[in-house]
Amino acid sequence: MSAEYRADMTGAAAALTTRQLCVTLGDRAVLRGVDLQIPAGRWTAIVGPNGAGKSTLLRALADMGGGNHRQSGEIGLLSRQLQQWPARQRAQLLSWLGQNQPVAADMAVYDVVMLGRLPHQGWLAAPDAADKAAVEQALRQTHAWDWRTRSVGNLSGGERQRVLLARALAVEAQVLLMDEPLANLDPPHQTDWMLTVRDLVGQGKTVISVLHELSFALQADDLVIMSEGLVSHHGACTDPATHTALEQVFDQRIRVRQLDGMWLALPHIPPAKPAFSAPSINPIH
Ligand SMILES: Nc1ncnc2c1ncn2[C@@H]1O[C@H](COP(=O)(O)OP(=O)(O)OP(=O)(O)O)[C@@H](O)[C@H]1O
Repeated sequence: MSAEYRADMTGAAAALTTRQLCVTLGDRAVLRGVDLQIPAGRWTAIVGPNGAGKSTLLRALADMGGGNHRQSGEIGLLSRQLQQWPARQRAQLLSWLGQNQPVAADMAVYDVVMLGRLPHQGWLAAPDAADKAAVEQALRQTHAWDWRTRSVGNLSGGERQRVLLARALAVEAQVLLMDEPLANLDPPHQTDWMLTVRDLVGQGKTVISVLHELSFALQADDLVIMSEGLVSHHGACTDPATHTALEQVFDQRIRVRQLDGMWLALPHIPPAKPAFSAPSINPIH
């Protein structure tokens, strides 16, 4: 099922909802009326071709529109409209891992991750034991604890991504939004990320991730498939209708197949057309 897929069909309340969400960037209509109900306590992956509007949707859900961003429609976070939450409470509830997030290069890894605790700290208050415990746990979970005194500017792309993931985890938010969280991660750390997400969902948290790695996206509970600024399908990752919609949105250039109990997206190479062959010429006897 696509447009009508609703949070209550999964037996869960909605963590995030949108109604007729439209976003214009400059003079470009990037989201063109997105209606979504994303269930709480589940992992939803957002996929679709380049330029479909996935990051724009995630940024709108995080209320992170930039200067040339115009928006209409409604967004709900848990029990209220997004804008009605007091800023501090919203920052405790909603954590964000963006693409290419700027970080001061000379900041120590530990201090970067401690920034995730700001929504929990009093004005100019020193971090308390709970803040320190959350930071340590997040750094250990992403295997970044050993670099806690290093400057982020000296880290590789994948190491930096793990630090930013740790910052997002340190918030201990109810809802986590992650835009291309696997970027730069090597395969073992990609798998670790997935296990972390499973763990968060096991604790009742909601994870929404934009992913280009379709085989990882298929390990989510639900898939939102976007195309040209709209949701073209929203359904369970195990549903054959979701697999059909995924193959369709990528122009039949992939196939969804099961291996060892996991659904995977594999490149599909159409069979070569028979080469033109000239009619055989009967030898003259
Ligand atoms: N600041 C901007 N001003 C104008 N257009 C923009 C701006 N940022 C993005 N766009 C356009 O909006 C469309 C959607 O962009 P978005 O980044 O949301 O797509 P996406 O689905 O996340 O793509 P990708 O898979 O390539 O990351 C694209 O066509 C892009 O060119």
